[in-house]
Amino acid sequence: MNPIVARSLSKNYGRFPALKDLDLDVAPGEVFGFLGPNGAGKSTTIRLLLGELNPTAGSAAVLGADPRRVEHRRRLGYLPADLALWPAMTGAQTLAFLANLRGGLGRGEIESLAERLDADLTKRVGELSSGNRQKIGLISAFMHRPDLLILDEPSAGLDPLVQHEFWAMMREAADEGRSVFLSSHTLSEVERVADRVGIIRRGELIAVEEVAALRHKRMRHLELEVDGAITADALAAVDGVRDLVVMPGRVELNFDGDMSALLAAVAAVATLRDIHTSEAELEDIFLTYYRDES
Ligand SMILES: Nc1ncnc2c1ncn2[C@@H]1O[C@H](COP(=O)(O)OP(=O)(O)OP(=O)(O)O)[C@@H](O)[C@H]1O
Repeated sequence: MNPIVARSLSKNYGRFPALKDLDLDVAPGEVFGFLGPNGAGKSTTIRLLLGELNPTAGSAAVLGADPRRVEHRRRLGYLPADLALWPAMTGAQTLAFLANLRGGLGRGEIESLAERLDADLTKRVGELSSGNRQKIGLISAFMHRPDLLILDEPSAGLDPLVQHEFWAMMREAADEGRSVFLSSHTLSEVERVADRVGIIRRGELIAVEEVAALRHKRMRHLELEVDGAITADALAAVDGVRDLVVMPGRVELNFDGDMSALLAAVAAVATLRDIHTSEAELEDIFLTYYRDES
């Protein structure tokens, strides 16, 4: 049974369609990255999956049940984007309280997570920096070893070391057959931890890709130094040329076509002095998706 199943899931706020006809399956043992720019509909989707919002149309099943059913909450770990905790309670008190609500859990679990994330559980939550508060939220999402983790922009404010530990925690959960649904607007994070990535834009899921396949498709970024009158037209006609910038003596572009065709097009109009290639940022690939769809 897939822990997340959505069919034509849709949500309008008044007449504004924030989510349109979402079809989605997240498999057991999978980390699914849900990627999109601000306002794309990520939080709306997550709140539908949690039963906090009712769909305008369509349906979702989370851990095999209607998201509005409370019983399966114990098997779910959730980190909201706007985490609200009780400012006067310490981290330890907060987590003990939340653990009790879920019927209790081994104390060792909280302590080992706190150690991994370098979280201070002795301070009042209201006195913590936002990144340190986020750690408390992450511990509360992971501490009962849920079958499904739903995390809304979880890395906000975490420093790089902690971020790595958190990525490892997600990977371990998945390796144990549990699932993670991770929303993010940074591709580099999703690329590191996710098995598949779904891209959402203006309420529509516009692509779902295996991360490995995305890497395979990855574009090169090229910088060419040339002598001669090179024009954008001469290169734009070559298949696979994107983001072309032509300057006097220099051309920059992203490219996923046949390199010899490109070099022939350059050689036809100019002399190539030097060439520098690097991997295009995955961000660029996604921006390309966004552009192509708009
Ligand atoms: N309660 C609401 N009433 C009206 N419009 C809303 C409401 N909540 C969200 N929206 C709108 O729905 C769209 C999707 O919002 P959502 O919060 O789901 O996006 P998001 O992808 O999570 O964005 P971000 O990355 O900025 O958190 C936005 O245009 C937002 O303005």
